[in-house]
Amino acid sequence: MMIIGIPKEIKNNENRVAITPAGVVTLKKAGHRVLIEKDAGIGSGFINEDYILAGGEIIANASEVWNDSDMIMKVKEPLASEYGYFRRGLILFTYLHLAAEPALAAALKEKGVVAIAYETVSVNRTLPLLTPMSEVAGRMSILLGTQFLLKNNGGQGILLSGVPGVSRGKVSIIGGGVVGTNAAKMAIGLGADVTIIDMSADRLRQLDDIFGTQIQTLMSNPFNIAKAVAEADLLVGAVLIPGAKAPKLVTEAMVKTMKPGSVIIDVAIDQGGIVETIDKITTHDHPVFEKYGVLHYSVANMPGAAPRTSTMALTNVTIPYALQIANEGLLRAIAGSDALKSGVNVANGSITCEAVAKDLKEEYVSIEKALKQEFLAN
Ligand SMILES: NC(=O)C1=CN([C@@H]2O[C@H](COP(=O)(O)OP(=O)(O)OC[C@H]3O[C@@H](n4cnc5c(N)ncnc54)[C@H](O)[C@@H]3O)[C@@H](O)[C@H]2O)C=CC1
Ligand SMILES: CC(=O)C(=O)O
Repeated sequence: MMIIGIPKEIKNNENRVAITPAGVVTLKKAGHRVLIEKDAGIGSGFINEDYILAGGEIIANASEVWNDSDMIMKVKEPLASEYGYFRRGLILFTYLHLAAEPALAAALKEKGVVAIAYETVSVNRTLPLLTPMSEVAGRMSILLGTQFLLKNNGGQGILLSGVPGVSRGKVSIIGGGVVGTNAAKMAIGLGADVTIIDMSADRLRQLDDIFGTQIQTLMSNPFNIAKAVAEADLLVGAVLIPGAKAPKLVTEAMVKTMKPGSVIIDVAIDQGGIVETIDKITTHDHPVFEKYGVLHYSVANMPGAAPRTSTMALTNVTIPYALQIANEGLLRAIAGSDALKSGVNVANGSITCEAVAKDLKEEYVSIEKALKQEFLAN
């Protein structure tokens, strides 16, 4: 039996929660206990009674949830005020984005937490625990961009769809994975003129097969990026190198060529972002800032603004992994699952994800080596 704790999210305007009542039923049926911080689900439309009916236990404060649980499931990375709850052997299962969070990586190492990052769990070169949130954020990027392009929101005052007799707006998407594809779907739906840039020729072929002549595909290189940025009314950053810091593909000089009142939505900001002029993460309270006449949006928890949809989409994919860890115990679950193994970013004081270690300029230690004593004991 494992005790699984669900603290309330404390990041700005983060209304998602790491479990639904349906998830509680699944874990309870397998014999585990689920501790849920009071009101943790309210933002996603789940009240305390929903969790109690599902078999969960409502706990009055965060410290009890953290201290009494074997595994903590969260949505966003712990904030500094939560580092004090870390302890040796605690399993933390959440989004972490450690390449952009060195202080968090240091705290996890120092305290000996085993931290499994949703965003690096990989299956056949896909990222199943990132995909649903990328679907949400990709779709949101166009909805938000459309809003910020309106004059009263500081934009140039255009409709991406145009109207009969007036040009459509131009959307340039850099990165044609899940975020990029979902952004393209929405932008095409609105009738915008859409370009997608990716570095993978195979991916560009797939996009061409999916969207045909509804989009323009371009190979990623500085020349094509500069052109697409200069032409864009709405630019979407959607690049990912799993685990690693995002490359700064859009330079300051490129941003200066954009029309005043154009909009950049850098979805990749959670991995540091791809736009040189974005030097800070923004929040849902104050999502945009202006630089060189261009509105920059850099919220790192975009799906937090669509919590009901996002919580259900996220927990659909996380609960089976949580169940595996709870049923088999951490070591057997990791040993038997390449997916979970790829998710472990920190264990026993070492960084166990190669891309994270490289970006943090830290030593990479394989998970087998980091947990050697424990593996041998089992
Ligand atoms: N801000 C937020 O709230 C959210 C952010 N994200 C982030 O969005 C980013 C994208 O995620 P996904 O679409 O799921 O990743 P993905 O792996 O599906 O797609 C990334 C794409 O980037 C391409 N790429 C890599 N290097 C490139 C380069 N130099 N030039 C052009 N393309 C390049 C890859 O070929 C791939 O097609 C990630 O950082 C993810 O964490 C996802 C959800 C929410
Ligand atoms: C992917 C991520 O960090 C989020 O959904 O907030």
